[in-house]
Amino acid sequence: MSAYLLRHASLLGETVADVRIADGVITEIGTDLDPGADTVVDAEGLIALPGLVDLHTHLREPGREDSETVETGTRSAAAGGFTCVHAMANTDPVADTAGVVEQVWRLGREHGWCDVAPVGAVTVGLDGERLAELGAMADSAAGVRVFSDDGRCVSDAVLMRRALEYVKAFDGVIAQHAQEPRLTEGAQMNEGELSGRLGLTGWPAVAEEAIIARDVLLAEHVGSRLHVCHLSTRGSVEIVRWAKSRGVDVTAEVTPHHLLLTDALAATYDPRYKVNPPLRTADDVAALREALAEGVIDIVATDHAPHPSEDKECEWAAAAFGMTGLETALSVVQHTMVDTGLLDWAGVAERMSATPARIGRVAAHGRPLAVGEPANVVLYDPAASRTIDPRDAVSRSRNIPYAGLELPGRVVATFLRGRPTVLDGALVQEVAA
Ligand SMILES: NC(=O)N[C@@H](CC(=O)O)C(=O)O
Repeated sequence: MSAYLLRHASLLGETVADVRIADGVITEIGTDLDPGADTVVDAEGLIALPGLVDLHTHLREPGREDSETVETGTRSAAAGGFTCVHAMANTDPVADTAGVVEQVWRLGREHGWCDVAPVGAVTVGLDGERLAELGAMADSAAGVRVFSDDGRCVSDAVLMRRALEYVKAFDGVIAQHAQEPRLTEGAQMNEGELSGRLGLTGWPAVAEEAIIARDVLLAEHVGSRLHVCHLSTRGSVEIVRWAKSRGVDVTAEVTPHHLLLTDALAATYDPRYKVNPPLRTADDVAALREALAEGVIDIVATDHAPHPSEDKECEWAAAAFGMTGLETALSVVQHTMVDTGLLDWAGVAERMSATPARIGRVAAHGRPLAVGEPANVVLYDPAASRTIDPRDAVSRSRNIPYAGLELPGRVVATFLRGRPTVLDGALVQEVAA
C-alpha cells in the first residue's frame, strides 16, 4: 500500500502540520517531514478531520436498487468525506435477520468505499408487532449495535420497553423515529398557518415530542440507551435537554436539512422539499442550531434518503418523503454552524465523527488524528464554494434539496484506513477492498 504525506494540513482547523500515513495508520505528525518515497498531498489551506461517520443513511439495497445500492451510496458517502455509514433497515427484505445484515455488511466490505455498519430492525418487517431477532443480528458478523424501525416509529410502548431492555445485554441502542402515527395520519408538511393556507395536512410538532417524552421516560425506567433520530422541533430539544439534566442515557441527532431549510419551501409545492420529519419553522431551525452548538443535540446525521425521479417528480401528496444528503452534509454544516460562529472545526469533528462512532460502537472510526490511529481522514477546503447541480450527484438519486444553491467548501481527499477513496476532489476509481 502506498504511503502519503499530507503537507501543511490544518488539524481540526487548529495547528498546521504534516501528517504521514502508511500501512493504514497515521505514522507521524510533525513539521517539515521528509517525504522520501511518499506521495505528497498538498494540504495547504485544508482542514484535516477524522473521517466522518453517519449514523443514519439509507442505502436501499436489497430491494430498491433503482434508487441506490451499497456501492453507489458508499461512493456518495466517500465523496462527502465519510469513512463509515450506518445503513438503515427499511430495505426490501427488511434488515431484520442476521442474514440480511450480514449481506449488507459484506457488500460494504467488497466495494470498499467506506465501512458499512448495518442497522437492524427493531420489529419484524418494521410491522411494529413483534421484536426482531436483535441478539442474532448483534452476534452476526455484522456485529449490529444500532436498531431502528426508521421510516416508522416503534409506537407500542410495551414493545419499545422490551427492545430497550433487550439490547442492554450487548450494549446496543434503540434509534427511535419519533412520530406518533395517529397524530400524523395523512400528514404532508409541518402543521401551522402555512399548511392551512396550502391545503396540505399538517404534521404537528407534538407528534414528535410526545414520543420523545415517552421514550426518555422509558429509557430512564429500564436504564437503557436511547438515541433519537432527526430532531426537528424546539420542543423536542427542550425534552432532550430535560432528560439529559436528569441523567437519562439519551443522545439525539439533527439532519443538515433541518439546520438550513424551513417549511416556507413547501409553498413551492416542489416535492424535493417533502421529507420526514417535515421541514419546520425558522424558530425551530434556530433552536436546532443552538442545541447542536451546546451539545444538547449530540450529532449531525444525514438521513440520506435517495428516491428515483418517478417517486419525486409528481404532485406533492403522492411524492415519497426524503432527500439525499451525504455529499453536501459537511458544506451545510459549515454554512449553518461554522460560518455563523456557532461551532469550530473541533466541534464539527466531535459531532460528525467521534460521537456518532461512539453511539454506533464503531471503534475504528471517530478516532483522534494522532500517531498510531487508523488513517481515516478527510481533507476539506473551507474556502471553496460550489453551486449545487443534481446532475453532479454521485448518488444514484438526484432528490437533493439544495439545487441551485451556492454552498461553501469541498471535500478534497478522503482516506479509509490509509487508502484514498477521494483524491484531488475526485473519486479514486481503482478502490477495492
Ligand atoms: N426521512 C425520509 O423522509 N425518508 C426515509 C424514511 C422516512 O420516511 O423517515 C426514507 O427511507 O426514504
